[in-house]
Amino acid sequence: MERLATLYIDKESHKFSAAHYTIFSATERERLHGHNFSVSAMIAAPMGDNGFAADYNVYKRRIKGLCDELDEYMVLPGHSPYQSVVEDGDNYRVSFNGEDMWFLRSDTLVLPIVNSTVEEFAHYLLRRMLEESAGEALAELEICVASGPGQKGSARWSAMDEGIA
Ligand SMILES: Nc1nc2c(c(=O)[nH]1)N=C([C@H](O)[C@H](O)COP(=O)(O)OP(=O)(O)OP(=O)(O)O)CN2
Repeated sequence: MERLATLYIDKESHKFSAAHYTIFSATERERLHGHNFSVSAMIAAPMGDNGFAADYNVYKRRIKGLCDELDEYMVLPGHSPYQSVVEDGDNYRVSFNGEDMWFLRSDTLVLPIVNSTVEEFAHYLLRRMLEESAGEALAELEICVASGPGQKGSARWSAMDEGIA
């Protein structure tokens, strides 16, 4: 029977500062504010003959790289059903509930997510990690994103069902 091992990566340096607002409905959203989001991971992989399952330094580098991509940006969901994001010169014009907001494009990331929530960030980062880990012998991968102490969301992939939860 194959032996699996689980690695946990929870580093203080795996974080990104981002501005966002959560959208609750077509008419209700938070005010613009920021968080120091932190990212951790659980990786399950088969044990190798050499006594390790996967080199966690490889995954640490990937997580750090993804955090750096998001660091110090205004993060907008590109797939929200409630707001539109349109390029307008150097800015993005964002329309929500009859109001327009402009954000400098160079300060802003429009991500393929439906809301700027910890769970959507977790799903986005999970997809990116799976892309970067393609072809590797992983059994499970879970990414957890916290917006502060005691509040976090996660997304999990399993090779058993090839599903994302
Ligand atoms: N399911 C989710 N619900 C909420 C999310 C989220 O990402 N997923 N995010 C928010 C807010 O953006 C954010 O968490 C603000 O939280 P808030 O509690 O108002 O402020 P703090 O982070 O400072 O937490 P304190 O408990 O007040 O210290 C809301 N819901």
